[in-house]
Amino acid sequence: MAQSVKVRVPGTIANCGPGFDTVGMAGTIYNYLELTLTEQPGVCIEVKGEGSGIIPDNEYNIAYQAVQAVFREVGAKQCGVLIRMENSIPLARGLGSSAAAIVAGLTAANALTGSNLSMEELLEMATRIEGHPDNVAPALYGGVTVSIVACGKVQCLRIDPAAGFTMVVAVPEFGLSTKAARQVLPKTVPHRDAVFNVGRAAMLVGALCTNNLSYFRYVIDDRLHQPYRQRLIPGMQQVFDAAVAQGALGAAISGAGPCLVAFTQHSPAAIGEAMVHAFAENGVKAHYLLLDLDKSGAKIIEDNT
Ligand SMILES: Nc1ncnc2c1ncn2[C@@H]1O[C@H](COP(=O)(O)OP(=O)(O)OP(=O)(O)O)[C@@H](O)[C@H]1O
Ligand SMILES: N[C@@H](CCO)C(=O)O
Repeated sequence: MAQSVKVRVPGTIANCGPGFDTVGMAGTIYNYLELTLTEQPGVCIEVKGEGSGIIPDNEYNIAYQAVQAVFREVGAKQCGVLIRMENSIPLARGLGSSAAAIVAGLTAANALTGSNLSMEELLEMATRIEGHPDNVAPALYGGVTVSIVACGKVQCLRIDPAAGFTMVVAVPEFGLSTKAARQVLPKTVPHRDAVFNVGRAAMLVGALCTNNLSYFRYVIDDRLHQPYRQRLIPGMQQVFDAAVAQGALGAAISGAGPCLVAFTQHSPAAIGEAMVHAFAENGVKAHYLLLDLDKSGAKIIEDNT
């Protein structure tokens, strides 16, 4: 029988307000990838669900490129591959679709080649492909992650907050590529804005570590990316205000957007409805998702090796 593995990888919410390119959270929304080694050379890719008909089904597919990166890294014999993807994470919405695809490809290929690469090595490779660690780290590890590049390597701290909370994600109908959302960012920022974010990012992590989520109301704010991206997301501030008026602890852009996320311990459905309504008032159709924190990260759910 042909060797295959199937992996499940969560979607992710990066930045979380002040933690630009650093803080990320894994949510309970998943993509699945099954990788099979075939005797026939070449690549065959099937995509179901989100991105079907859009995601490349050839060697340009980033999950396939991640698989190839593992084969090269461990010196595995090149052979044919069949990749089956079943996606629930919407594309180009700021929920880490590409990060999930990369992590899925790396994890599956590592398992099929004898699990020679450590989690740290997989994170390093995923960051190189994605360009920044804040989505790939929680996709790989689950929970909340704080990632930086220091001494030429990705350093990642995983936090598993004891206090429960729900992430209410308003998903607009329109997409926004990460590339376009990064192009609107300035090359430099005022010193006072950097200070604004340093304090809030530090306190966000402190609040998660000490289960003092009431601090979220002070720290889920940002001056490094959200003010510049606001013009790309009609109604952003009104959606934030609507969420907070319904009792959310705070609201932010999810990753590079356009999804907006509110953090809450109460009434998530009412918050979701208020966010969707605020988007509608600004001419944007949207729906909402209620996500818990995923604690598993990338997980092998079938192993036929
Ligand atoms: N599930 C996927 N499988 C394969 N390729 C993907 C997948 N999701 C996104 N991509 C590809 O990744 C590239 C970059 O996508 P981009 O970063 O703009 O958005 P995204 O990853 O879908 O969304 P985000 O990171 O904002 O959640 C695109 O070329 C896209 O086709
Ligand atoms: N930190 C990245 C996340 C991209 O999903 C950004 O905001 O551009």
